[in-house]
Amino acid sequence: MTQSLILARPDDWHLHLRDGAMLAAVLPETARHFARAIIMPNLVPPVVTGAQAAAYRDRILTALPDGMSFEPLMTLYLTEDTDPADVAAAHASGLVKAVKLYPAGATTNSASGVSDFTKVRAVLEKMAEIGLPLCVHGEVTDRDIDIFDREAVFIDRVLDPIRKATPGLRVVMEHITTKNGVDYVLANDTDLGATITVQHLILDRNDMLVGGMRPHYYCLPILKRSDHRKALHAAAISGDARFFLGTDSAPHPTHAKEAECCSAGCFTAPNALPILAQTFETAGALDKLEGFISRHGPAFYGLPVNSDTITLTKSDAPTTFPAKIDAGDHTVTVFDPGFPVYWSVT
Ligand SMILES: NC(=O)N[C@@H](CC(=O)O)C(=O)O
Ligand SMILES: [Zn+2]
Ligand SMILES: [Zn+2]
Repeated sequence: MTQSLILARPDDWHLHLRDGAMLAAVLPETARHFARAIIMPNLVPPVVTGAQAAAYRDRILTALPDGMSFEPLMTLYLTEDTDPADVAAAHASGLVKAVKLYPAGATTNSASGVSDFTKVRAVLEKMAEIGLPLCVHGEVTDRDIDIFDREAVFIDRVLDPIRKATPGLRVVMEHITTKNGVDYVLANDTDLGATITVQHLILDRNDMLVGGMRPHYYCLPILKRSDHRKALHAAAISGDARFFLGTDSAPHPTHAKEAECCSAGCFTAPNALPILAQTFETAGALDKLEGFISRHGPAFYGLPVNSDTITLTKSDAPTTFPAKIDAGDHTVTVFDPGFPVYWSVT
C-alpha cells in the first residue's frame, strides 16, 4: 500500500556545501529536496567578511544545475577580529542571515574560531541590536573535558554567560546532542532555538562503537548515550517550534572518513527526508514532521514558509539510496541509517 504526504517544501538550517568540485557534487543532493539552507562558513580559509560571503554565494549559485531552485542563506564565521560594522552591513543588505560561532579547535576547520570571548562582545551586542541570530557550535575544547561532556559544559560555562550578558541576542544551538541541550532550550524563551540532525535523532554511541568502529557515524558533537538520543527524539516530535531540522550534512571524501584519523561529519543530504519520515512514522508522529522540517525554522529566522511543496511517498519495498556519490577525484559515502526506509521524495 502506498501512502503520500504533501508538505510545504523543507529547508535545511545547517548545511556544509564546501567549495569547488565537492560543492558541485553535493549541491544538487540538497537542492533536489530543500528550498533554502543556512550555509556553514567553515571553508579553508573561512568565510569571515561580507565580501567573502557574497563571493561564496555567487559560487554556489554558479554551481547550481539549470532548472533547480535553491536559495543559499549565507553566514559569517565569527573571529576575534570580526568587525561589527561589516556584520551589520552584510545583514542590512539581506546577504547574511546568521553569524556562526566556533570555539577555536572544536570541529572541522575551526582553527580561526574564538578563544577569548571578551574579544567578540562588540559583535554580539551589535547582533542583538539588529536581530541577527548567532549559530553556535556548542562544545568546549579544553583538553581536560571529556569529549562526551563538552556540550553540557559549554552550556554552563560559555553559552549561558554569553546569553545573560547579551539580552536580546537570538541564538541557535546547532546540532544539539544531549538532554542538557534540550532542557536548556526548554527552560528559556523563543530567543533560543536548536537544530537537530538526522544522525543524532536515530543513533547513539553504541551504534558507532559496538562490534567495530563505524567512521561514517563519526561526527561532532559526537554521538552520545541513548538517554540523550531519546531526549532529542522527544523534542523533535513534540511540535515545539524551538526545535527544527539542521541536517549538518557534512561531506568528506570517503578516504578521509575511512582513515587512521577519521574526519568528522555525516553526509545525509541525499536521504535525510526519507529517514526522517520513517522515524516520525515509527513514532506515530507524522503529523509533526512538517513543523520540524518546513515551518519551525522559517518562524525562528523570520522568513516565510515556502509556498511550493514536496511529496513524500511510502512504498512496500525499502527505498534504495546510492552508497556513494562522485565528487571529482573522490567519492562521498552516503549516510546509511542502519534500518530499512520505506519513504522517498517523489
Ligand atoms: N559536524 C561535523 O562533524 N563536521 C562538520 C563541522 C561541524 O558542523 O561541527 C564539518 O564541517 O565537517
Ligand atoms: Zn558544528
Ligand atoms: Zn556542521
